[in-house]
Parts: sequence; C-alpha cells; structure tokens
Amino acid sequence: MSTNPGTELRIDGFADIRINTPAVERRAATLPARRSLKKDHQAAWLLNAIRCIDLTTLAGDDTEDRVARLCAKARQPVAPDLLQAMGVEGLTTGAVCVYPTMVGAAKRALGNSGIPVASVATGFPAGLMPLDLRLAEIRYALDQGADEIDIVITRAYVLRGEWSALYDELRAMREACGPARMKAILATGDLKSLENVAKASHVAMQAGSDWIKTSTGKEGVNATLPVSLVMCRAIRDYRDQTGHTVGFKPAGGLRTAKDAISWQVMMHEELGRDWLSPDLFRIGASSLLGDIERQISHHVTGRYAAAHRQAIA
Ligand SMILES: O=C[C@H](O)COP(=O)(O)O
Repeated sequence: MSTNPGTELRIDGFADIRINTPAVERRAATLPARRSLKKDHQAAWLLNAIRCIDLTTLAGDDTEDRVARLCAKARQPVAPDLLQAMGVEGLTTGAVCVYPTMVGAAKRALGNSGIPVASVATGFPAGLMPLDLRLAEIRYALDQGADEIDIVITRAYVLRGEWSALYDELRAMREACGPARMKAILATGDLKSLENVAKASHVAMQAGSDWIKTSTGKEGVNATLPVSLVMCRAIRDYRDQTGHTVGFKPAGGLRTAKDAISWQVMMHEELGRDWLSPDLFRIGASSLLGDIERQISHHVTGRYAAAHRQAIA
C-alpha cells in the first residue's frame, strides 16, 4: 500500500531552494571514509544492504531464463553455508526489478517467496512516449502481477521549470498504479543542476511517489553521493512540511560493497534508522551482489572465494 498520500502542488515548498554545491560535495566525500565501522558491523551492514537491493535486469537481451536465474538469486542471495556460519536465516533481496514483459516470468519464479516484483514502466528509460501509452504500460505491468512500478519522468518539464506539467504527469501515473507502490525515477544525470534535482524531488513527493529514485542506469551519469544527499535532504524537508515519509532508491553504477556501505551510512546520518529498511530504502543494482557476497565470504572464511561461486549479479 502507498504510504505517501502526497499533497496538492505547492511550489512555495521548494521555489526558494538554493544548493551550496561545494558544501554538498565536501559532505558527500566524507561518507565513503567512515572508519568507525567495525568488522562485525560491516558484515551486518552488508547483509542489510542485500535486504534492500532491488536485484535488477534491464537489458535488451533479457530472457525469461535470465529472469528466472535472477529470481533464484533473489531468493537465495548468499551461499547457505556462509549464512549458516553467520547464524542468518531467510535472507532475500528487497525485490527484483525487470521490464514489463518479464514480470510474469519473475512472478512465476518467485512463487510464494513474498519477494515483490518491481516493473519499470512509462517508456523507460527516456519516457518520450505519449502519456496515455505510458499509463497503459503501467496498467499492463500491474496486470502481469507487478507489485511496484518504477516510472520515469519527462526531463524537459524539469529543465523548463514546468512544475505543474510534471506534477500532473506524476499524479496520473500515481493514480494508474492504484494500490501498487510507485518509485519516481528522476534521471538526475539529465537534470543539469542539484537545484533541479531538489525541485523535481519535491514535485515527485507532492504527487504521491512512495520512493524517489536517482537514475535508470542508462544516463551518462547515474547515482552519485552528492545527488543522493540532495534527494535525502528533500525527503527530510518534505517530511517536516507534511508529516509523510518517502523512501529513497539510488540506482545505476552501484557495484561494490563499499558503495553499499557508503549509501547506508548516508541514510543513517541524514534520515535515521528507519531509512535502513527495505520499506524506505532500496538499492537498484544489476551487479552489486557479487562483490557483497565476496566480502561476506571473506568475513566468514578469512579469504576470498573463487569468482565462480558468485555466478550471477
Ligand atoms: O534500476 C536499476 C538500474 O538500472 C541498475 O543499474 P546498474 O545496471 O548500473 O546496476
């Protein structure tokens, strides 16, 4: 169920936003270097990252077989002997994320595991399609069984400051999603400035998005820590203004266990513990799990496992 009812469009809620880019960059640069994380804590943070991954395949050559393999990995993201050694049971990823035509295969492969299927929709990744077709795509994905919908916005509305056009588009998408939760992909690499990122974040939240998400993975620049910091602070401001909570999903280019930790440290420090659970935090990634599993294996056995033990993702 959606957790953010949204508001009417309130341009005064974000019109005056100014971003001090050097200050944001300095703050972001401190995040990957936290030395306070002890070894045992690191393993716990890595396990938590797995709970929050939207395990993704969004490639032109996706097949139902590939999606089935991805889903098997979502159900059992780490080798059972490693989990046993750590006393962990029932670990799965937060969701799997696929194209609409792959939703049926994902649902079948996930069975009664309880793992949600997220579908991209609305002309992913560019969104340059008529709105009625984009809304029809949401309905198609839901019909196939999608539990969550990752939509893309019309970047031109942000670049031209057409906030009510952006709000109306997002509201229509929100409505088409019905009870399914909606993630709004801002494609921040296309938005030209951190101010635009902050403003688009506010409009997306006012229109009722359950998560705001950085990127499709297909822009020239995808998730970065400075952009993520600006979005997290927009989430905080929106909560102060309205009392509603919105989740955050960095996506695109997150590949290492170190990335997974940096982003979690940011969530913890900027938004608090609640944003370390899959309800409010997802990491969109197609090839992050392999490095996390490698580091967990190193934690348990004291050495790095051969690459073939982490066959996918
Ligand atoms: O939403 C998820 C992104 O498409 C994943 O991007 P990635 O392939 O760089 O991990």
